Amino acid sequence: MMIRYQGTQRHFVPNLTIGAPVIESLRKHTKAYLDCHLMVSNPLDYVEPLGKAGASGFTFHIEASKDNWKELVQLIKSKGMTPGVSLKPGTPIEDLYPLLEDENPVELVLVMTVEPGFGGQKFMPEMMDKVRTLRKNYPSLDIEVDGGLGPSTIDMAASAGANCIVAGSSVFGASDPAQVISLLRKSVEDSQKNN
Ligand SMILES: O=C(CO)[C@H](O)[C@H](O)COP(=O)(O)O
Repeated sequence: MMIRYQGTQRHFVPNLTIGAPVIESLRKHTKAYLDCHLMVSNPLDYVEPLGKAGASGFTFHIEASKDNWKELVQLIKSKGMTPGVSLKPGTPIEDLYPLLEDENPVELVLVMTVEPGFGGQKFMPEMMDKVRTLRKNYPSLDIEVDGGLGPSTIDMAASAGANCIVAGSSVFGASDPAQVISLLRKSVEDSQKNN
């Protein structure tokens, strides 16, 4: 089980949420993997505070980090977090290859299946080509998908090769959230068994 923080300060996306204090509060009560997706234009500024607060994973956007991803990855690792990179629907996966092929590579790719910023949007099935290509080229990479995931879309993502699923509305809007989580998990596990 993973708990997810989404940071959106500094206008990479239009809405604003909260930061390291939330992670710090959560960390006092759980040993869970705290996965942080930084939808910000200045991710470097958040590495130190999130590391101190107890974050487990730190995923930045390639669109905001074209010039300093090497420095970012190094700093994220030095603070004991797992480095991940995310890409918006319009960004080609080729932009990520240098980060995956580097001697100090990112360890997770987050493929956005909606435009980042808001929950409750419609899943974009055409993003599955990115997931398939990544899975083919990087069999052991953690591939995360975010946006519109739920019982009706999970099989598309799982069979394409996604193994980390971000789900908001489908879980929090369900009468039985635990049942939805089990269903999402089962779909991923079944796909992994078949591949
Ligand atoms: O915030 C988001 C995009 O930035 C996500 O889409 C959100 O966290 C997941 O929500 P939902 O499952 O409702 O699409």
